[in-house]
Amino acid sequence: MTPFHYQNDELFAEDLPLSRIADQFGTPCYVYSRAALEDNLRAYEQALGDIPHLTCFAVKANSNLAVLNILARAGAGFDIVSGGELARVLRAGGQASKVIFSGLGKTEAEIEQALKAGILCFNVESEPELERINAVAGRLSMRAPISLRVNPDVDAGTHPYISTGLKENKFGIDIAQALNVYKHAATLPNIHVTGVDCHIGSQLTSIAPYLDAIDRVLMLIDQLSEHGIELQHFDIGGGLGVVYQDEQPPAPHELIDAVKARLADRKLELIVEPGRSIAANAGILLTRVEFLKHTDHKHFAIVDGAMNDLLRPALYGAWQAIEPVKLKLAGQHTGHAYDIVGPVCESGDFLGKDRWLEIAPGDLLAVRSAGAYGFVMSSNYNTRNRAAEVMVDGNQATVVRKRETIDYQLSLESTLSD
Ligand SMILES: Cc1ncc(COP(=O)(O)O)c(C=O)c1O
Ligand SMILES: N[C@@H](CCCC[NH3+])C(=O)O
Repeated sequence: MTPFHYQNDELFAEDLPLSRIADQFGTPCYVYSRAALEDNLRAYEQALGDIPHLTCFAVKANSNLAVLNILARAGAGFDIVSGGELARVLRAGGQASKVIFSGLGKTEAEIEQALKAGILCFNVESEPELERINAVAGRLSMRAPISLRVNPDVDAGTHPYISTGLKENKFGIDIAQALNVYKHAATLPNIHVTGVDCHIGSQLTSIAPYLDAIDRVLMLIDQLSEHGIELQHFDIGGGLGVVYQDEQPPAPHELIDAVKARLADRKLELIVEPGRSIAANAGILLTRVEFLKHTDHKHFAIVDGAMNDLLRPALYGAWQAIEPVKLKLAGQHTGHAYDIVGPVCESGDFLGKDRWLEIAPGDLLAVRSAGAYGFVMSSNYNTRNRAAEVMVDGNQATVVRKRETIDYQLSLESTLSD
């Protein structure tokens, strides 16, 4: 059974009607399914199964402590991009020895924090960063395990804002320079070269760009070997797409099988960093219709969720399905093609456009596929309190992040005394 499904014309999260969750916890509110998170992680674990591997969930996709805790208990490692994310992983019960630190602007404080925690590896994105990691490790009399994130210059065929593996992107070290950087890294006293990393973009819907990138990195691995630099792991990044509308992304096992075939009998641990494909379809944003507004040109459904809660439609023009929580009897309300908009004072504040719905004020809507890059990208724009997050496990619902309050928001601010 899919985690969010209709029973008797009403949308459920696992065994709970979403209307009950809305009544209990209010709207807007994110609702996640524990079973879906576990199933999605298991899809990677089973595909990787018989080879040395680690599935590092990309924390940026959903960093709620309960989400991280569920994944840690199911055996996941974590891909982090900040000291804050490291703190979350450790608070959630994740093991530092299964943490990969990505990102291109690591501060000295973050590097020190990660070294002291004992993370598995730093994915290094530039030569100055390599020098900085060497210096911080030297001060602590430690050796930092590193891999270089190489930029293989392949087109991931995704939205330009979330493509990362082209040479004009800011990410990674140009693959043409990687050999020299590795040779230099191998001479640094406080660096231990352990692997290579390559993440080419997000919401990828075909395997071909992965294999292009992998072929290029395998050539680099062979060159390194000729220079006496042997790597222990190959981190292929994350990026596997999900179905938002009519995409047909490969399943994790299709990607992993193809990658395994490419790696053949090389003695390399395979690391993956999936975010979206574990969390997106494990969550929805629940919102309530405040008003319907009909003009000569348009039909608007003004809802209590907005771009500050779910930014993807406004930022990328992303399409996410919007469904009524209760299906009405045919003809009960006149149907219209609505723009689903929030109360924020921006014309770009929409969750969906031109959606055929038969709705009335007070109805609940579910924005699907909101478990990844949803709450984590939310803000307080217009001094809106950020939404509550609720985890459903069977017929149990637990608030795993309280709805913010105005007092909480104002508590960090002050006025001048004169
Ligand atoms: C370095 C790195 N790893 C992993 C991910 C996770 O990507 P996705 O959520 O597309 O699987 C990202 C984001 O694209 C990333 O930048
Ligand atoms: N935030 C983006 C994905 C960015 C991936 C970050 N590496 C999205 O919602 O699609």
